[in-house]
Amino acid sequence: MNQMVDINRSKIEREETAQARWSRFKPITTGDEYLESLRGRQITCYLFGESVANPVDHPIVRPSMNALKATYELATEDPELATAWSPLIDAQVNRFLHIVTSPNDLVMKNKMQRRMGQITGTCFQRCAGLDTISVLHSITYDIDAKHGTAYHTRYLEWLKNAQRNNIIVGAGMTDPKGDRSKRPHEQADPDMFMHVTRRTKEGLYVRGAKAHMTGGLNSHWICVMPTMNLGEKDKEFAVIGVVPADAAGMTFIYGRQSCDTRALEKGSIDQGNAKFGGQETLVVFDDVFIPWEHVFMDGEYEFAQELVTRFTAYHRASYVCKTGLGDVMVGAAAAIAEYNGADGASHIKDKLVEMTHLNETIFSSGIASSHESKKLASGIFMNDAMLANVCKHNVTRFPYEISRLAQDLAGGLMVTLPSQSDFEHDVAGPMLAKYFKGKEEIPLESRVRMLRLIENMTLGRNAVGYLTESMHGAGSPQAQRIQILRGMDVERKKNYAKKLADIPIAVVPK
Ligand SMILES: Cc1cc2nc3c(=O)[nH]c(=O)nc-3n(C[C@H](O)[C@H](O)[C@H](O)COP(=O)(O)OP(=O)(O)OC[C@H]3O[C@@H](n4cnc5c(N)ncnc54)[C@H](O)[C@@H]3O)c2cc1C
Repeated sequence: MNQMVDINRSKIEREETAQARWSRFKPITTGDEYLESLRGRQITCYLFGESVANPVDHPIVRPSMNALKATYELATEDPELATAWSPLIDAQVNRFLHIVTSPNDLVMKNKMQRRMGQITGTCFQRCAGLDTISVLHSITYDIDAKHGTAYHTRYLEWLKNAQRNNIIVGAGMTDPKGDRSKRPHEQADPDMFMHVTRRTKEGLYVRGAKAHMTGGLNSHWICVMPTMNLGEKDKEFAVIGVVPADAAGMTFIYGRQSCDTRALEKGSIDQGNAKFGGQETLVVFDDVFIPWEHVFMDGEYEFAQELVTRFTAYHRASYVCKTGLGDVMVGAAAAIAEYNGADGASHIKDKLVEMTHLNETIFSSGIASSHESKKLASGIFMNDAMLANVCKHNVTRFPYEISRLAQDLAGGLMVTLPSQSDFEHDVAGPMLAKYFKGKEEIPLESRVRMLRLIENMTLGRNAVGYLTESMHGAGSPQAQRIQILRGMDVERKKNYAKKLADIPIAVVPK
């Protein structure tokens, strides 16, 4: 499959220089320019076993692109929220490409993420890239400090171009991982973890795959980086680099989402949220070339663990975006209760309060981790890791309870509604209009649309973004519990108790 791609693309094209790679981009300002930038790329992508020649106009793909388009539109509509001044290029840049120079930058990022969640009701796919550029700032700086390498300067040069061109960056961290009980070098197939296959004077080649990549196909550039701690025997797996999404040797295989084929049907009602959707892709790298200018780690395996720890500190706090989706869920539950004529009941109000309480609990831990961020040696700020992990851990649980309550308020119709075609049918339509009427003054279509939205977010296509991504994105729940265990400093807390109980202690607590 990939060999076919390689035959079509010459060696020169395959070993494209850093400069040639950037020369294919031009600055993007508007949402429409973003969509335009995705047209005509030489990309191999498979969906339902077929090659997708024009992803931009593909009905299943397009809602996911619309969600990213909205990140450009918000920057125009609300520049205070969605842009920031970049000292790097001395210009205003999209906040999704901004290096955090203060705790306030992180707080504003969280507010923007919540707003984006409210607008799209799904995963808008740009956070993982932002968290990637953030972690690369300090990790490249720290590797250089230890090894005398030049990764940080390379990274800054690349970032200047990224900011000027206002690109989307995909985060390629998660490897397929094969047998979970084995280290990368112990796997029967070394390609289960991305690794370097060859080095030349111009650059290096990587092989492997990155799984579940959010917005992979919608990205302009992809950053590959290690997924877990590595030892000396895993040195060849310790690689960080950035490549354009249309570099030779890459294949995208589109992930299915529940109810995705509803986007192929006539009408918009049954989709629930016809405009916006998420996207995850498996991205296969078949000896993909990365010029040295775009290599930010090569063999410094001892930094892999710290890379993941710092990335997750940013990324786990980024999950406040789900509170924007939670706002939509609270609104949808309140609206459907009103449409059903049940909104006056006290238990309905109480359930809306419970949903809000859970949603704001997620937000409070996330935003607190931004307020509590600390400056690193490279000059960038990083979220408080404990609070970021608590935020993400809340996210693995509370959206499920919020969804349960929304389904409770919706009633069974949200899963038994006939299709839009039946509502439009000459015979069935009038029967459905008669029997599915709720409160007299509410149009039936509004009631059906709201039920479909709740279905979409709790069981359908955007349940990927609201529920399962909340569970596994940025690491499964146990990954946060491990970080919480590492950071909880139980000895210090034991000493607080011992002091009050008048038990002698070795160290006096602060
Ligand atoms: C919607 C979505 C979007 C995502 N977006 C991105 C993205 O943009 N970029 C990216 O890089 N990644 C992304 N991810 C990947 C995400 O980070 C992983 O799904 C997550 O880290 C879990 O890895 P996994 O899916 O391989 O599951 P596994 O690692 O197989 O975990 C499954 C379960 O097994 C447990 N487990 C795994 N290994 C062990 C072990 N050795 N010992 C004990 N228990 C173990 C885990 O704790 C968990 O309970 C995304 C995931 C989702 C669902």
